[in-house]
Amino acid sequence: MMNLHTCADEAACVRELSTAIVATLGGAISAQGRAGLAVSGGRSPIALFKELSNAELDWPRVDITLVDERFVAPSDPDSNEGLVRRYLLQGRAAQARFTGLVTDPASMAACLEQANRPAGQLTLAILGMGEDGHTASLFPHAPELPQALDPAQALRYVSVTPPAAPHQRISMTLAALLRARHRILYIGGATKRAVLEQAAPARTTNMPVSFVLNQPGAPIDVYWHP
Ligand SMILES: O=C1O[C@H](COP(=O)(O)O)[C@@H](O)[C@H](O)[C@H]1O
Repeated sequence: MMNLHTCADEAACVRELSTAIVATLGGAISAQGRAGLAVSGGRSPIALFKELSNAELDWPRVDITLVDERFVAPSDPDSNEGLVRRYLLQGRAAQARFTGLVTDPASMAACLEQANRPAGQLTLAILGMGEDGHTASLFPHAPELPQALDPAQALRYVSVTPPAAPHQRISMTLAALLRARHRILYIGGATKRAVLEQAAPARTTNMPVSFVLNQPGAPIDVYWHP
């Protein structure tokens, strides 16, 4: 179920989110010794990454990975890993341990094998959303969507072919997102708010984000700014 936080503007959302994220990760570090954070790419999280990179946190005890990735080399301008390296893994957060998803740009199979190796429970997944209703790289009408949305899916990551967006993708599966201890969806603008309103009432494969918004046992905090 979703818990909506409406912020006055992007700066207010970034401040509120940064405080909440630091508290969540800090709590996991106190309880378990380490915290696991999976972040999204795209344009939306840049200001948040900048703010977080300077936050006071025991960053050497934080394991950061990606919710999804475009199948391009990390040096490619479209790489989510590149974005995270430029904006999040800076300042204090440069001490975090980062694991990317494109570990072999020549082989999707090798990347998936690496990405699906056993790992501890994720503390927090920070999701974004496209105006087409995708989240992570769970794109509407992608041929792999049934396996990616299968609630019994044991894999954490699968390959996804977006019908109308560039690059083959590697995406966290719905089952893995729901196994994370906490989920946040961070979006901005009137168009995405309208998509959220459409997706919130019921699950539909036309808007895969609806599957993370409608899970009674796995609540999600949605942060939105105009
Ligand atoms: O392709 C992607 O898009 C979504 C949304 O991106 P934005 O630029 O509209 O914020 C993002 O959450 C995802 O990680 C990315 O791969």
